[in-house]
Amino acid sequence: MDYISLVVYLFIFLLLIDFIRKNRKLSKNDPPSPLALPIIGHLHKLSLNPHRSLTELAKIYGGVYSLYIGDVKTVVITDPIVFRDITVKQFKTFVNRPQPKSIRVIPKFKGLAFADYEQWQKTRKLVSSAFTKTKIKTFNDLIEKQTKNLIESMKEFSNKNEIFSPRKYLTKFSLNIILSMLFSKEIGKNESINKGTMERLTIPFNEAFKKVGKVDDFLWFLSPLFYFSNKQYRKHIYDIYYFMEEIYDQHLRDLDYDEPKDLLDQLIISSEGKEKETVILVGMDFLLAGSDTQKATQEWFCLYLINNPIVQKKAYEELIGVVGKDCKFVTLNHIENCSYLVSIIKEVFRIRSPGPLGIPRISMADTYLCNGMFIPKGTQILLNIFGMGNLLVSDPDQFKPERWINYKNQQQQQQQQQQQQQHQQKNTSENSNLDYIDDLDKVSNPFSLGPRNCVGMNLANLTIFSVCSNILLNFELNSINNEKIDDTEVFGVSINPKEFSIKLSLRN
Ligand code: HEM
Repeated sequence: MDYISLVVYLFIFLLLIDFIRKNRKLSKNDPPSPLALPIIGHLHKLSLNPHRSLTELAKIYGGVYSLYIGDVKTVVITDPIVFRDITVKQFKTFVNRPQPKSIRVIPKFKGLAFADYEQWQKTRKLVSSAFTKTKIKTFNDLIEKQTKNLIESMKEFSNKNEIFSPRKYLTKFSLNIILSMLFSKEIGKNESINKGTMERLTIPFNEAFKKVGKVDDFLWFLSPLFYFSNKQYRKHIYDIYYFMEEIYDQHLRDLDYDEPKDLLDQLIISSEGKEKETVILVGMDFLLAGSDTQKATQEWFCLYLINNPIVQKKAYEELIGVVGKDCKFVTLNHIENCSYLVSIIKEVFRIRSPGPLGIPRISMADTYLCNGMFIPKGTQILLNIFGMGNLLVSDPDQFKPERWINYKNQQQQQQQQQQQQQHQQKNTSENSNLDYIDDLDKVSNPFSLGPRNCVGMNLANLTIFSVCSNILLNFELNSINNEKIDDTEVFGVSINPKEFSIKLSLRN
C-alpha cells in the first residue's frame, strides 16, 4: 500500500471513530440530539445568528437537547424548569465556565466572569456588595449626570436639525457609567466620541468582540489558519489590559485605606495590593460585560420606539402624566410610576435579549437534571435566554409591551386562584413546558438566575431606565426616511441592531 492510500485510509478511520464517539449513547437518559457529523459535529446547523438556530432546534428536540459544536459537547437549555435547576438548585455543579481559546489568551484570564468556583466565590462576594440595590442608589446622581450629558449632546443635533447616530454616544454613556462608578474616571463631556479614551477603548472592544464564538474555539486544528487574527485579538485584549493597568497604578498611588473612593479601591484593599492581575481582569470584565449590553439595549429601545409610533406616543403620554409637562428631566425616583415604559424595556429584553445565550457554564461532575436527563462531566451548557422568551410566549415576534401590563393585571386579579394553580403546577410541572406559556417573569430572564447571574443587573436596570425615559421625554424619535428601521440582529458579545440614524425632534 502506498503512503497516500495509507493516509487516506487513516483519515477515513479517524472520521469513523469521531462519528461513533459523537453519536454514541452514554446512558438511557441522554438528551435528544440530531445526528452529529465527524469533525464539525453540528456546526453546520448554526447560522450567523446561533441563538435563532438553537431556538429552531429546540422546537424539534425540546427544551433540553445536546449538540457537538465542533468538538465541544454542549447541552442547550430552553426549558425554564431545567434553567432554574441548573442556575439555582444545582448551582454548584454548574457554577464554572468553559475556558475556550479566546478566553485563555491572557494566562489565568480569570477576573470574575471566567473565574473558577473558589476564586469566583471570593471575588463575587466583594463585588456584589458594591452592586446591591441600596448601594446602587447612592450612584443615582452619577447616572443622572451622565444622562444629562447625553441628552445635551443629542439636543445639539436636534437644534441644528442634523441626523443623530446613537451608537457612539450610547457607547460613551455606557462606558462612563462603569468608568465613573467603579474607577472614578470619566470620558469628558466635551471629549470626542472618535478620539482619546473612546478611540482607545472602542477599537480594541469592537475587534475583540468579533472574535467571540469563532470557529477555532471549537475546532482546535484550525488554529494555524487563524494565526494572524489571533495575534491581533491578543494585542487588542492587551490594549484594554494596559488601559486598566494605568487606572490600577493611579489608584494604588492615591489609595486612602480608610476611605476607599470606589470599587477598585475596595478590591485593592481587600487583596492587600497583592493580586494586581486579578483586580485588573475584574475591571476588564465590567468594561466588557457592562458597556456593550447596556448600549445594545438602549439602541434597540430607540429602534422599537421609531418602528412603533403608537407605542412611543403612549409611553410619552404616560411619562408626562407622571412627571408633568414642564418637567425637563426624569429622575430615577419616577421608575415606580412608569409601568408602561418599564414594560417597553422588558419587551426589548425579551424580543432582543442582549445576551441571548448568557455566558456558557460547564458541568463539574456527572449529574442528572430535574427532568431525569443525564449530563456527563465537562459538558458545556448554553442557557438559551432568547429561546425561552421566544418559544414560550404567544406572538413571540411581535413587539407588544402591553403583554407585560396584561400579565401583571392578570396576576393581581387572580392572585388567590393562581396560588392554587401554582400549587397544582408544582406537582405536575416537572414534565411540561406548557405550564409556562406566557408566564413572562419565568420565561424572560435577561440577566439569568441564581448566585452566578449578572452582577450588574441593578445598575443596568436603573441606567437603562434613566436614558430611555429622558430620551422619550425630550425627543420625538423618527427614522430619517420615515420608513421602518431594519431590525435585523448582528450577533456578537451582545445582540446589536445594524447601525442606524435618527431624526430627533425636540419636544416643547
Ligand atoms: C442590559 C444589560 C445586561 C445584561 C442583559 C446582562 C446579562 C448577563 C448575563 C446573561 C450574564 C450571565 C449570567 C450567568 O451565567 O448565569 C451576565 C454576567 C455578568 N455580567 Fe451582565 N448583563 C448586563 C449588564 C451588566 C453590567 C452593567 C455589568 C457591570 C457593571 C455586568 C457585569 C457582568 C459580570 C461581571 C458577569 C459575570 C458574573 C459572574 O460570572 O459572576 N453586566 N450578564
